[in-house]
Order: sequence, then C-alpha cells, then structure tokens
Amino acid sequence: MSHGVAIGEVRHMSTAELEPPPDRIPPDRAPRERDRAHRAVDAVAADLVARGNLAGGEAQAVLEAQAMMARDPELMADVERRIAVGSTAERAVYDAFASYRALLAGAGEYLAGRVADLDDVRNRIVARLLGVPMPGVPNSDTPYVLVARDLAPADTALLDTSLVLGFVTEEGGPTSHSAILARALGVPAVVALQGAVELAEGTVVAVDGSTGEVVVDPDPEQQEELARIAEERKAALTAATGPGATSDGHKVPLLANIGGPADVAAALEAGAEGVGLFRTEFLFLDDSRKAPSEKKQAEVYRQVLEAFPEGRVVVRVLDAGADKPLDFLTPAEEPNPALGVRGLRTLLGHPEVLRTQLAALARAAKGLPVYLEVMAPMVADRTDARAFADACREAGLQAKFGAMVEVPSAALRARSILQEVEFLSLGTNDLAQYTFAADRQVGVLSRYQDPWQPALLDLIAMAAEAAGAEGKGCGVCGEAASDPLLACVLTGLGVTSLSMGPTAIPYVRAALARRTMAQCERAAAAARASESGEEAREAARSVLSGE
Ligand SMILES: C=C(OP(=O)(O)O)C(=O)O
Ligand SMILES: [Mg+2]
Repeated sequence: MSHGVAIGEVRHMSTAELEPPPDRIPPDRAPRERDRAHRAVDAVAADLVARGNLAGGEAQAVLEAQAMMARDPELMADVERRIAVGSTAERAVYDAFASYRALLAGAGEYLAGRVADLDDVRNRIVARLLGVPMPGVPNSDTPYVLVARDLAPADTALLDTSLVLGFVTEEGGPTSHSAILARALGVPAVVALQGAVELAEGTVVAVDGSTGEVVVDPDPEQQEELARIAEERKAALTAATGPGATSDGHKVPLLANIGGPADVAAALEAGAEGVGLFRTEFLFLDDSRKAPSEKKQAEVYRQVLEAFPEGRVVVRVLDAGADKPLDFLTPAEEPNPALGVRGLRTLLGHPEVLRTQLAALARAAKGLPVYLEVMAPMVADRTDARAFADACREAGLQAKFGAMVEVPSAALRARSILQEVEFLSLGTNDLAQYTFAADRQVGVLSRYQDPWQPALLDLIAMAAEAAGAEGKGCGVCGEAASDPLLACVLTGLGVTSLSMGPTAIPYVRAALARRTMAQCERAAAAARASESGEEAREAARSVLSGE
C-alpha cells in the first residue's frame, strides 16, 4: 500500500483477452504472416525497452526482462512453425504463448509473478497484429481509480499520476513485484483485494492506502471524513523533517531501498539518510548468460556510493533464485525454488560470481568517505554467515559485513550468527514467507504476508534483542518498515534502522516524530500480546493514538 486516500470513479484496466479467430491461411501467405509477426514482436519489444528507459530503476529492469521474453528465439521459432502449417500471425502468437505459459506452469516455478508479465507481452503483440488499441490503462481525461486483476510492469511504470488517483488490484501479494513498483509511484494502492475486478465501472470508491480499505460508494460524510484524515496525514508530513527519531530523541535512521542509480534521486528527495537495501540483482538482468564484469558493476556501485557522501549504504549481494531467477545461476528443475538454491546458497555454489561482486564493491568504494556495508541474503545459520564473512575478508573489502534475517532459523539463532557478522537486517518479506510457509507471490495467501502477524513480530524481537545484547545493529529492510504504524512498533521491538521505498520515508518520519520511545515499546508489547495480525494492528493503533 501507498499511504493517503484516493476518492474517485473506478476505471478498469482493459484486460479482455484478445483471442484471434482460428482462421487458416493458404501456404503462399505464410512469408507475409511471418514478416508481420517479426515486425510486431520487434515493435513491442522496442516499446517495452523505451518505456523502461523512461521509467528507470526497478521498473526498467522488469520491462527489459519483458522485452527479452518477447524476443525469445524459441518462442519465435514456435510462431513460425505454426504459420508454416496455416495459422495467421496473430493466432500463431496467441497459441505459441499459450504453450509457453503451460510450460512455465509445469515448471511450477515463480509462475504467479511471471505469468502476468508474459500475458501482457502476448496481449501487446496480438493487439498490434489485430490493429486494436493496446491493452492497458484506460483512456480518460478525468482522474480515476484504476482497478485491475494485476498490474503489468509496463503499465505501472508509465502511469500518469495526474490522472490515476490510486489503484486496486485483485492479485499480487503485498510484497509482489507489482505492489513494490506500484508503491514506488506514491499513489494510494490496495493489492490482493478479493472481488476487486467485480467493482462496476464508474462506481465511486475511496482507497485508503494506509489501512488497505476500499470503501464502495462512500456517502458524503464518509468522503469528508476520509479526506480530513488524508489532510491530517499530509500536514503531519510537512511538519516533520530531518533524521528519523522519536519525539524524545531516540534515533532511528531512515534509509532507502533502491534497485540502482536511477532510484537515488527519489531517495535523496525523501531525505533518506542513506541506503538500507541496494537490490543488486537488477544489474544482473541485462544478460541472461553471465554476470556483469567487475568494471561494469563497480561503475554502477560507485554512482550510488557517491550520492551518499558520509552516509550509510548497505549493498545486498546478488539474491538470485526463487522469485528472482537468473538463467545462468538458478537450477531449472527445482521442485520448490523458494526452498531451493537461492540467495547466498547460489553464491556459495558460484564463488566466482560472489568474488567478482565483492571485488567490484571494493573498487567502487576506494577513496570515498562512505560507510559501506555489505550483506548476504538468505543466511540460514552461522556456517552461512561465516562463509560470507570469509569471502568479504578475502576480497579485501573495507566494509561492515552483515546477514539478512529472512529465514526463521536465522532469527532463532541470531546471537550465534552475530559471532560472524557485524549487523543484521530483517528481510520481513521473505521472513513472513518462510515463517508461514506461504509463497509471497500467491495472492490468495496474502493474509500470511501481513507483517503484523504476532509470530513474525516475535521473530523480529528475537533478532533485535540478540543484536542489542551483542551491541550490534539490527535494521528492517522488508516492506514492513514502510508502514508508519508498524515502524513505531518495530522501533519499540528494538530495531535500530528502517529501510523502505523512498516514498514512504516522510510518512514514517512523521509517525515516529509523534511518539516517544516508551509509547513505541508499549505498542510493541500490545501487538505481540495479540492473537492475529488484525488484532495486533488495532492494539498498536490504540496505544499509539490514545496517549
Ligand atoms: C527485503 C527483502 O528482500 P526481497 O524483497 O528483495 O526478497 C525481504 O525479503 O524482505
Ligand atoms: Mg528477501
């Protein structure tokens, strides 16, 4: 969710499946159809790349990955085969994508995340061949609330925020890629709302990005009340500036999650005190066969480091696998990729990739006054942590080495992990996934992704207490940190820094500035004493607003 309230009329994303008729063509038309298919694919791929260039950041990487899907040579070979036996270009594309989709489904992999991307590519190519408008964002001159089954990155990347007041999706958990991209736009959004696509076109809805509520046909009083709440939030926002701290001066550095240099401007504008999570995998998406060279990586890292002179920059080494597969590193045949070779496990199996990345970081930081910190994703135990710390030392890296806490075992044995590394960073997206055994990409399981769940709060508290006892830092860099109320609770649990998408920083800063540390601790205790995520949220809200 983004914060704020949007009130407006529903406009649906045009998702009607374009199914071309199964017309047959005579053999002499095949060359022409082949040519049409090639031109449509090229145009769509070029359009996706152009959209990516405009959007920058994480969106660019996702769009470029989509362009690669469009240009997939095997897919094109299948299209040509179908044309050769009498299909029209549009029908051949439609059918070839359908079998590719089934193949993905059979692989069982990160499908939920990728199918929306794949369908979007197919719709674009088929629409182009049929000469009908591209599927996607509706044409409207007046502002509206966009409703969609799921949002394809190509659409979220270039949404006109002067027209889109907010959006609601039926699919996609709160930590899915579309939700993260949506949040980056900074308009109120509610994801994984069951029944969203049934909302009638033109109905007025109020979308509260902070609570996740969508009020259908709000009466004038409700509209006024919601608008008043939104105004209050805005006023609180402008009142708070400077470093993150509670009203009694307990400092909680507010850091930004970024995917590359393109996100730095937004981080600086939001007043980020540094970067708490630099997701480096976006750099690796350009080439599906090999890692970028040390020189290329160093250039990109340096651009980010230079933007935060004297600030803290936490770089996460490559987190490949599961929802972020890379062809040259991720095993193709894993029965359960989220439980498979991913994150640090991938890097330990490909030490040369880790070595190159660490060498690039050492090169990038040379001579800069920045506080570089480097952390590994998916650390499960002390052996993992030691292997990572050893690799960092061998690379001669002048940096603090840390471990992400994304697996329950790491939270349970945080103290032992801290014998090897200097800080912890809680990746609450994956920690929730593994605590509740609920795939973070599956919309119907999104209840388990609620970071307010007391079990998750217990694990966070364990990690934070262990770090406190060792005199070391323990930050949060998962989506949990971007919820202003939860940010107060996390602070109360003993978390020492919060890292989030830049657009959330002002809201979190304002929320912390209004509470004392003692209030945050009371809210944390009340939340942990609850029996469900919903109860925990209510309990914390009542502590934090009642004093
Ligand atoms: C920050 C996290 O990493 P990612 O979302 O990139 O997996 C997390 O899992 O919370
Ligand atoms: Mg993670």
